[in-house]
Amino acid sequence: MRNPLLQVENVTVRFGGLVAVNDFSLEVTQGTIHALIGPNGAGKSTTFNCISRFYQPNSGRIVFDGTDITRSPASEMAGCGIARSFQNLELFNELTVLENIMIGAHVHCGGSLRAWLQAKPPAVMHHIDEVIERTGLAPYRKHKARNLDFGHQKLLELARALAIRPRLLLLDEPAAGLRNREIATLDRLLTDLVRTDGLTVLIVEHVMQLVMSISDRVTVLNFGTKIAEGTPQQVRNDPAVIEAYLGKEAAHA
Ligand SMILES: Nc1ncnc2c1ncn2[C@@H]1O[C@H](COP(=O)(O)OP(=O)(O)OP(=O)(O)O)[C@@H](O)[C@H]1O
Repeated sequence: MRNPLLQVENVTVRFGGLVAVNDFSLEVTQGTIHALIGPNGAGKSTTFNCISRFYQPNSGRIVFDGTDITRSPASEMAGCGIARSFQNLELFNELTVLENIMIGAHVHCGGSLRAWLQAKPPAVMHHIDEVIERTGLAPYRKHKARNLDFGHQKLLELARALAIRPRLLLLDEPAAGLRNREIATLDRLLTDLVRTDGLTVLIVEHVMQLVMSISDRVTVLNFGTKIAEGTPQQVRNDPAVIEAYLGKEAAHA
């Protein structure tokens, strides 16, 4: 049994009177793809925001590779080896594909961003070239982010996260708005990154076709509470999950 790379322990998040995440625990095993799913408003993004340290949980702990990061600032996450993509694209629209990815990689290099963009250190550029190649962005290297179609913008968001050489990749709805062909590309890329490079992925996703195909394990949230966990097959057939998505009648049909 491989070690957990990420442990979320009894996390609760309240927004005023609303309990968005309720005593939630999760373990993500190193070198696996773990999906966090659930209906709208279940608390998935809130959990993600706690892990990436944008939100502070009211109680509970978040442990990454044995270190308690519950009080660490979001700005330290990339340095720890945690990268994330956002549900709404957070690209620098006026910069090129290459520049957007270089900004992702800058986190490890310190110094001024301008000097770094001009210096282009060979070792880092080699890694960036590899990321560009693997994500299929090579033909768009010099294109401004705003001129890419939506599918390539999503890939650029992923490429920028990969540029920091993360150990844990947090993906918030990477397949949202993608066409079937683009989802198949994403499926192959993520599977390859995990199987070949040993990356660990925690993915929030509504596109079940992708979740069921790539995930080693799936955790289901509803109203901030974990209602099921297991292999894609186990979760797909779980009456509590069917009820959460489709209602009581469907679960007992
Ligand atoms: N900053 C916030 N302030 C107040 N309430 C919030 C905030 N963020 C989320 N919520 C509420 O917390 C609950 C969980 O929201 P969250 O965005 O985590 O759900 P989700 O599972 O990611 O949903 P979706 O799939 O629609 O993105 C919802 O009821 C939401 O309205």
